Amino acid sequence: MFLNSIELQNYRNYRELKLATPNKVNVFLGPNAQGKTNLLEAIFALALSKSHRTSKDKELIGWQGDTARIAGEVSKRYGNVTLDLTYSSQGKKAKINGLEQRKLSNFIGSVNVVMFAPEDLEIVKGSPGVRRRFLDMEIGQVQPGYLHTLTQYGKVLQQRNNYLKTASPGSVNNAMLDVWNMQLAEFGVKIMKKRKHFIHKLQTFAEQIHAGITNGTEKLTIHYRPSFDTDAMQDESVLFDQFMIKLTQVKDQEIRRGVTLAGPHRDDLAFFINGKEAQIFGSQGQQRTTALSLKLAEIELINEEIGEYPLLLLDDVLSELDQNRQTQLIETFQDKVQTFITTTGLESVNMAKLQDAGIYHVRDGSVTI
Ligand SMILES: Nc1ncnc2c1ncn2[C@@H]1O[C@H](COP(=O)(O)OP(=O)(O)OP(=O)(O)O)[C@@H](O)[C@H]1O
Repeated sequence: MFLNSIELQNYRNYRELKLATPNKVNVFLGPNAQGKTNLLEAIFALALSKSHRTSKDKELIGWQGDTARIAGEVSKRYGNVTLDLTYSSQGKKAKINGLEQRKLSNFIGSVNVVMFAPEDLEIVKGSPGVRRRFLDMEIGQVQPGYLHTLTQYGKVLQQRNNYLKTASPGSVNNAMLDVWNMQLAEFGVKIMKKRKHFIHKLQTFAEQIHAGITNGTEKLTIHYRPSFDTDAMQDESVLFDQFMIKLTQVKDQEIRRGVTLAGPHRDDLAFFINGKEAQIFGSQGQQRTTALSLKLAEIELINEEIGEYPLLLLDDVLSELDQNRQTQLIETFQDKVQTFITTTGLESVNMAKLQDAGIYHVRDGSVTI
């Protein structure tokens, strides 16, 4: 897919922007704090209806007004589509080809993106929550139904946790807890199965890409670590039963601690390089390469799932990669995906390798070619 143009109104530090993006590679160049990342964030939001760096939509609204708007025209396999997203204190409104979408899930994924930013190193180095967010964002893009299940799971989890906080060992309403357990397991099983499936596919691509970047010296493997031991991923009813059994096992502990201890909200995944866990034993360079391999794998995975390559958003990352890895990155995306790069200086970008590049100067919320 290809983003032909983007339009912003009162979005972050952009009062009004209309930008044609006819090139395969688009480099946004400028000093710090001018609005380069804000531009990538807006493209990201057009794909997922939310920012990659904040969960608070109101932060996206420019200080000069009370509504922010992002619009874009995207060429896809079957034709052009216009997307329009408005944020206000009342929430967000999304339109596809001028038609307002009652469900945001119809809008999400109309354009697909893969973002690679310095903080992605945290997917390897950081806490399980970062990895779960990574999984959820990526699966949600290709399967919007997943996000709906996740929301339903979150609601049950919250109610269950609220109840556990007030319950004491002598005063447990078992009938009520059973109802929540069943709902938690019903949605939880769906989430776990989707995660398992996604990780399996990601592994296939990431292993190949990682081997390419490291000249075959490193084998990357990705392991799903659910919150309870199970090998019953294929059979939903067996997995459901195991989930229910686990909840029974941890019941007393949950009542004591006032929190739900089993379920996908406590899942994790682990990355191994040549059999050694990258989070613990990997060097900074190996961890960075792992994060890069994951992102490049996502590009292939999205193509496989939806039959079209996503847009690639590279936020200030080229300067962090050595020549070898930069070349690998550029060669991987160049022919396949339209790319948007932010940088503070062209010297950090291997321009000689880039074909069909448009360079845009970003200054204080305005863009010139
Ligand atoms: N809601 C908002 N309304 C107006 N301006 C905002 C809003 N949110 C952030 N900004 C401004 O946007 C600017 C930051 O833009 P951005 O994060 O895109 O920087 P950048 O050009 O990517 O810089 P760097 O190279 O440091 O990453 C800051 O000047 C900040 O004050």
